[in-house]
Amino acid sequence: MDQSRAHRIVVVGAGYVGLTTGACLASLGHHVVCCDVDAGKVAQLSRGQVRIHEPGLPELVREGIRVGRLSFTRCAASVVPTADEIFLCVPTPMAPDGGANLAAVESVIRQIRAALPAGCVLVTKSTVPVGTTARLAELVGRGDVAVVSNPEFLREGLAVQDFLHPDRIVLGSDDPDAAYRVAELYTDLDAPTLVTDAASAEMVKYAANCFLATKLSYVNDVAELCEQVGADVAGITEYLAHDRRITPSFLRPGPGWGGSCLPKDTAALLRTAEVVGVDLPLVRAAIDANHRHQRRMAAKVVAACGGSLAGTRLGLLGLTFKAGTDDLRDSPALAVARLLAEQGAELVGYDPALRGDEPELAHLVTLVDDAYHAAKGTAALVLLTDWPEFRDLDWSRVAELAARPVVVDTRNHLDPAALRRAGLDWHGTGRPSRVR
Ligand SMILES: NC(=O)c1ccc[n+]([C@@H]2O[C@H](COP(=O)([O-])OP(=O)(O)OC[C@H]3O[C@@H](n4cnc5c(N)ncnc54)[C@H](O)[C@@H]3O)[C@@H](O)[C@H]2O)c1
Ligand SMILES: O=c1ccn([C@@H]2O[C@H](COP(=O)(O)OP(=O)(O)O[C@H]3O[C@H](CO)[C@@H](O)[C@H](O)[C@H]3O)[C@@H](O)[C@H]2O)c(=O)[nH]1
Repeated sequence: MDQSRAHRIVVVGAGYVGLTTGACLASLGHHVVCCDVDAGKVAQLSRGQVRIHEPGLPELVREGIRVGRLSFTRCAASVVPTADEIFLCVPTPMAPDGGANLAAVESVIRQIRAALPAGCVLVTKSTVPVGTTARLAELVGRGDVAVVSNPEFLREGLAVQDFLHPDRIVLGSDDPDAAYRVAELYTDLDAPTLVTDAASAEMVKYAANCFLATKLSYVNDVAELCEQVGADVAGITEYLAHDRRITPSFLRPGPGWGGSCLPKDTAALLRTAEVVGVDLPLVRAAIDANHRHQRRMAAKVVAACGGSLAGTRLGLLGLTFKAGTDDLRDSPALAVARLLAEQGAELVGYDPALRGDEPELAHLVTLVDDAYHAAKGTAALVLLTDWPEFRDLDWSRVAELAARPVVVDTRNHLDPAALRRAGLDWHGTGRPSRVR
């Protein structure tokens, strides 16, 4: 990039979104400082050490540091005075009433507002409910500082790819000039850029995540019905995918949807609607169905184990909320694991992205070094996360190690014929057990 077009950017919050935003904007030629309250993380990142599992991100971070366009600090207030744009990428977790907890966003603004230079733009990339960007502008309380909503749509595990090749860029502000200025940051990306008002930009993010969650709950409902009527959900989703209005993505049934976004964003949209007196029965049904499908998967394991889990050992394959990430936040795999543990099962698990010291696993699952250790002496092996390497296991070895020849595949990820050849009973979801 011609350096006269380079902006000076501060990113607050160096997690999945903030670090990706910072490293990618630096790779596009901008000068970026990432700030985080976590001193240990700042120290590691300053040395080029990235602790989250995101393909391509460590390389981008190290290159940004090497060329002098990316640095890290704990103190946002010390670096904002020279910034053109300040991106807020801090967490907005679920509050007790289902809404988004904006404490981190508001605390950052209180901390930096006096140091903001005249003419800078504050950009909300954190997912925030409709109306928040306008409220934050009031909290900033500076006529010379604009606030722009720029929701992020990246998926974990594909963060760098999604940031650099987005389906769309959405910018919303009551100050269109400020929105167009933020759009300049992305001019080298090949994506439709939509400039709108702040409320609409905020709403697009929630509408997208709730649509995806609803689509998944519907597919899992279809899988449940298939089981009862003897139809095969795999063929059905394949034929659905041929319809260009439906699209092939988000049609894979599983143990329910999870992660750091869909659960909290569906709840937050319901809360937003409740506050303004609008009922969203479809979104509520999608959330309820999701919990039902987690319980259905646990019941499937109980049935495959002969009706009781008391005193049984189960092996779990995959614990993260999906393949390609090390994130355990709201993982459906852990939700199913908890239901199994409540019924007396002892749980042993393997996940290629985990080290075993994750607090979420404590008192729930003993992590072992590979899938074969997870299979040893188990009444059933339960696949919960669709890591590609699980497809290539030596199923004869699994059959020898397991106490009973049972595999419950909650994501229809494995080849049933390969398992059957090894003498294993395969139980999928929404599929007859004797599939071709
Ligand atoms: N993870 C995703 O896939 C994704 C995608 C799109 C949007 N979002 C949204 O982006 C936001 C951030 O999500 P994330 O997954 O990157 O979170 P994260 O937990 O991975 O990272 C947040 C970072 O912010 C830091 N932080 C917290 N409070 C701070 C403060 N007061 N000052 C400075 N740093 C602070 C934390 O230490 C952490 O490093 C959320 O609103 C989320 O909904 C997430
Ligand atoms: O066919 C599918 C697709 C997904 N899932 C599950 O759905 C959940 C969410 O998956 P995904 O959407 O890929 O995860 P995230 O990385 O959390 O990304 C979502 O949440 C982000 C945060 O808001 C958004 O930016 C992304 O656009 C949105 O896809 C996971 O449990 C997946 O296993 C399925 O069960 N079947």
